[in-house]
Amino acid sequence: MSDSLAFLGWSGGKVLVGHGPFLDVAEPPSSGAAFYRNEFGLGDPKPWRVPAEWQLVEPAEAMEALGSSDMPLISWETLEATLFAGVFQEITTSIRWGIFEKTVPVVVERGRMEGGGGAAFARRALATAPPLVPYGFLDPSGGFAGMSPEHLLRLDGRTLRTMALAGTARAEEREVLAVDEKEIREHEFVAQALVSKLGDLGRLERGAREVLDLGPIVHFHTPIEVALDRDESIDSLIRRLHPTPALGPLPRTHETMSRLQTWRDRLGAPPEFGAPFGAVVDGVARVLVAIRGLWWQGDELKLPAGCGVIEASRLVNEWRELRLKREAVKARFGL
Ligand SMILES: C=C(O[C@@H]1C=C(C(=O)O)C=C[C@H]1O)C(=O)O
Repeated sequence: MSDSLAFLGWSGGKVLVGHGPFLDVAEPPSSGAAFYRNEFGLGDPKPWRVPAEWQLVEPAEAMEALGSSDMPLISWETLEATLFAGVFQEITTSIRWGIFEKTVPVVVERGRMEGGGGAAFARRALATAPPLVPYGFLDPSGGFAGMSPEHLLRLDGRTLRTMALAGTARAEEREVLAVDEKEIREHEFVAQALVSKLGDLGRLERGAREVLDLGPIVHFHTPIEVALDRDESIDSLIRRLHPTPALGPLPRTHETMSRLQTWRDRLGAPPEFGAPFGAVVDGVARVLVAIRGLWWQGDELKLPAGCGVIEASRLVNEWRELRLKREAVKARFGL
């Protein structure tokens, strides 16, 4: 056994826990369990990680197995708006030139930890309740852990489920979100992109747009389900869907992806932030979008957050939305 560990909230209130060492492979196994971990650009040729041991357990049991280390003390650095303002300006220019309709820059708040955090963060993540789903990957040098509200996909046989999750407000602004044209437009970019990416795979049903409550923060949510005409591989579905315009550019081309990657790198986004993170158990797959989490390496901590930018977006509002998302993550981790 090694000290590496992965976990993912599963169906029936269980959590899938995998213990390393992990064997990295290109294809998911047809039986048993494997985790899917990749970077935002999906550049890893072997994204499936087969654990030496795995269990589907109650979250409390998984938390207990992580021990009882204290939460670390964190000194956060002040986040400067200058770098983001520069990127925002470049994005609005690109939108005006017609290169993008929408893209999603990522801002990173940094901190320094006193007293290692990995296991304590993972325990916190596991304490979450639906619709948030706990996820994480830890080894002795670093890792990430979070509670994501967003599924990239769930695949069981020929039933594919996904969602558009975009458009954000504070809980107190729930009523005004429901009629906010800019937020509706931002959401519809995502929902319609999903419908057009999946429409040729089978019979697609788009549910109604509704407001999803996540405590201090609310989002527009549209469920989408496809009865697939034929068996589809999980990897090809991930590639078809990721990144949706909730995290990626619209239109999604080699050029728009590489521009987004440059902005993400400049602002210091961790490679797996916003990437698919998931698992397969006996052929059933659940893949999240890795957001609302903490990333650490040694004593360095990162808290990334992204925001959808469209023509109608304004810098101050986006900056406020990024703070809202980070504060929600801090609150969930008790930081
Ligand atoms: C990028 C994030 O969230 C995504 C972006 C959203 C938006 O722009 O409204 C909403 C939910 C997520 O799809 C994040 O939490 O960092």
